[in-house]
Amino acid sequence: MASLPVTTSAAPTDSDSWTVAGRTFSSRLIVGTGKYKDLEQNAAAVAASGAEIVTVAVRRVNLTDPKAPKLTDYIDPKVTTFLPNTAGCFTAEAAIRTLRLAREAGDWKLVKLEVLAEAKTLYPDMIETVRATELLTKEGFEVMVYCTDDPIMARRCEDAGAVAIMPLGAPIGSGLGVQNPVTIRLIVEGAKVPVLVDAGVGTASDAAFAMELGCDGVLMNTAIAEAKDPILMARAMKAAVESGRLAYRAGRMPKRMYADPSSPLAGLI
Ligand SMILES: CC(=O)[C@@H](O)[C@H](O)COP(=O)(O)O
Repeated sequence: MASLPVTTSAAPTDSDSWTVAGRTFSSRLIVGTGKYKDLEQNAAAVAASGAEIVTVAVRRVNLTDPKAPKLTDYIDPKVTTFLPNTAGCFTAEAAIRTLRLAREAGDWKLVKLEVLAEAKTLYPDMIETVRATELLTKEGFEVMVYCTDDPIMARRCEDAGAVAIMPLGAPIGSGLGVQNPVTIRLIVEGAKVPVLVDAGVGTASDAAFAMELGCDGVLMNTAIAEAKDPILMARAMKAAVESGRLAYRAGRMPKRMYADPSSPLAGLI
């Protein structure tokens, strides 16, 4: 009797890490630390997400009251990279002041810059953002930059010294998902530094889609923190980012205008 071909379901193991400013990470998901019920839930969501980097809004950090709970009591900065961000800053000067404070408080050099233009859209003010990127880079910061989904502005940020480009998928906190896949792909194609979709992710398929466009990673906060079950959503996001990345690396099939039989008859015996 002819023996059957041997099949195996064992998944190949491979390392698919990414590097920003000389630091290498395996997880391509970065999560925020706002909007959670409490710090305990926040820490549990971070653990479930597998994230190795968390963003911390410097303006919200408790630096003065030693009795109040601190994020570092729940998430160990020796294990997880803290990425101070300038959430709530509307000018380059305010952002620079905030990050200097972060450097004094925690010796943080790798930072996330966001300079917002207005409260309604929370869109970045790109003129102030590029100016702040240049000044902060000159001061020795390694700046990951929140920016519009505009390939020209993304290039300006990179020219100003950004170590990562982080175009918005949709307005912060909107959960609308990636609105401009064409421009995100153009940013990915043109960038020499990592590109991460930042803001606007609403659910797992949004994160997978961003990764399928070729992004190096995704940064999110609200989609996990405001889910009915944040821990379960954190797990979903981890899986989505990983599978989106695998699909990108695998290379999707071409889209066709017409049907193509899945079981071709030619060559059958
Ligand atoms: C956490 C952080 O850095 C936010 O400023 C970020 O832009 C997240 O946006 P979402 O809450 O829409 O995920």
